[in-house]
Amino acid sequence: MAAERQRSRAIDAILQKERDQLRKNRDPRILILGSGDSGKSTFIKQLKILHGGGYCDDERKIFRSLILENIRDSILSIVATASENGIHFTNSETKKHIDEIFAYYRVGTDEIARYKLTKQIASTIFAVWSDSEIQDVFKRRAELKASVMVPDNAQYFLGNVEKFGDMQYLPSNEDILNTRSMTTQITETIFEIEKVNYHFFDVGGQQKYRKQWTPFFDTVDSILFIASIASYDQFLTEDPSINRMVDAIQLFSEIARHPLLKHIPITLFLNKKDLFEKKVPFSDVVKHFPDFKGTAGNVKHAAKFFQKQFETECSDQNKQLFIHYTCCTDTEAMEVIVVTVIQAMLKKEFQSIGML
Ligand SMILES: Nc1nc2c(ncn2[C@@H]2O[C@H](COP(=O)(O)OP(=O)(O)OP(=O)(O)O)[C@@H](O)[C@H]2O)c(=O)[nH]1
Ligand SMILES: [Mg+2]
Repeated sequence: MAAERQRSRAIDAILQKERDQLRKNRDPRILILGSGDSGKSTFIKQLKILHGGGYCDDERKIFRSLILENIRDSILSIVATASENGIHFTNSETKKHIDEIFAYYRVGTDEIARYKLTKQIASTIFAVWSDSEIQDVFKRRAELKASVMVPDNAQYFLGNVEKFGDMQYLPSNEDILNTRSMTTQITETIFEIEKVNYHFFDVGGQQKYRKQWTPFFDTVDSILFIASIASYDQFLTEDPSINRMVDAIQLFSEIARHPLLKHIPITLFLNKKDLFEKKVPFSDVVKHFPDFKGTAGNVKHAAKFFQKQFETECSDQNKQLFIHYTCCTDTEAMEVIVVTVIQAMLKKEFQSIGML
């Protein structure tokens, strides 16, 4: 019996040595996981800006059409939310402008919205966005019923809409970071950071794309899990009956406990902290999380509460968990975080096998 145990331990040791050897001979691999719309692809864009040579003019031009789509989706979703909730606008100019916007997006529909935004329609959209009743709809969007959710980048693009009316305008880094386009396929991007080539895998976070993730678990060195902390009052695009934060915590739990990821460290970004700080004062946490005992409107209490929820799901003492509050659209803040994260999440792992 003892001999058998000894043999089994010896085999384990050989296998571990082989795995370590394999790691030693290849670049580190980081899998970026999390629910849809949490900021995974935005983090990759940020890495491209910080460590991948940035965006050339041709690439910037390509983002223009996506921005125009995001503008259209933003304004139409807010107007639709108002209409679904029986909210009528008192300002007759606003009513006229909304009719103009509908007419604009109706003619030739997508073609126009995708490739053109006239100066005139841009200022009409801006006028509607500036209306105090529209602003009120936007602020109360979480409590109003809506068949189409107002996107998180609505404030950014509608507040800046007039500059996109100029066809010559080339999108800035900030514009690019604020665009939204759902990921459907896993993509691998390599960035050289402090002389090491890191392979980042960006996945689609919506439910139907999650089955693509598992084949990558075998060979990954570290997990970066991104959750939107601002999502506590939102529902999944793919299933409006599920609260986004509940989904993120459950998903995190599955990842933290997954047998194939047993010794894999996790870095957790509690992302969109800028939106979180703005919404907590008027979107009550307790309405969506009845267990919340903190003071209503207190950002720190709310942040602590959500952080605890994630920590509880990763209670294994042998598992490393690093948590950061982030704003993935903020290049300056992310520059510091990227280096900290890279060093912390891979140092221990690779130190033990003599790679760093
Ligand atoms: N204000 C703000 N917006 C953010 C932040 N991080 C991401 N966003 C925006 O949130 C939206 C969704 O981000 P993505 O990076 O596309 O989300 P994703 O996790 O890749 O989503 P899927 O591809 O569907 O899994 C985009 O419009 C981003 O600009 C943040 O920290 N603050
Ligand atoms: Mg994505």
